[in-house]
Amino acid sequence: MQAPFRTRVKICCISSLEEAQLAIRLGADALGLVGRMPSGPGVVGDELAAQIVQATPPPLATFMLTSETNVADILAHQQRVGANTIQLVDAVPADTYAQLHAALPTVKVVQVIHVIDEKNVTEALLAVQYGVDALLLDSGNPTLAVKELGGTGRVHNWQVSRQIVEQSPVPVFLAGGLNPTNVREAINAVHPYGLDICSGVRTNGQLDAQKLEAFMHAINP
Ligand SMILES: O=C(O)c1ccccc1N[C@@H]1O[C@H](COP(=O)(O)O)[C@@H](O)[C@H]1O
Repeated sequence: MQAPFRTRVKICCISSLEEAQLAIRLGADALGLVGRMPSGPGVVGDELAAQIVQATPPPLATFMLTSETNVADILAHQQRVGANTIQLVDAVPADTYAQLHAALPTVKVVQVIHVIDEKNVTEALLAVQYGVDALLLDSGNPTLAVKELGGTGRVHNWQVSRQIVEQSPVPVFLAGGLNPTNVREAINAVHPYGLDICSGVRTNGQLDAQKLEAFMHAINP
């Protein structure tokens, strides 16, 4: 997909109404709400996530991150939270996207690809073929005994990410270890549609206004 005029920004791991307001004030295009995960620092309860969704004005998107992999569990999670976008952080069976779209026609579905090597290019393009609305490239490791499905604070191989962006007909978000210092290099290397960040704009787990401002400024100097 052609690079956008302006790189979109999703601020993830939102854990309070105050953090949501801060992210919106400083220019977020989307908020990320992390559901129950096997590991990671950003989890927020479903009830609070639902309150944040309700308080989020248009045109912002609300991404519900789910580690569920079967359709009934994903739909149940979406019903509890009400987000307008489902972010699948683990691999799912090929017919999942079609089933989610049939059940929730107005909700968008984003598939996370944990980028390790060139095999992930094929994995990403297959997800597109099966009907995802967007891809999100992160740095987890789903093969570990306790799966890492995101929130690692690590960058991955951006050359592979660039190949995915070049070949994907749907928007691609770049995540994984982004921060105010490396984000400009990341944009130049990968040309993503959007960026997604959690730990790089936080201090002691809290969203940090100064870091977020610096991040936004690095994207739009
Ligand atoms: O943050 C978490 O706890 C988390 C757990 C499981 C899956 C995803 C999670 N967060 C997402 O990970 C990316 C990258 O995080 P970071 O910037 O490297 O810290 C983040 O954007 C969230 O979408």
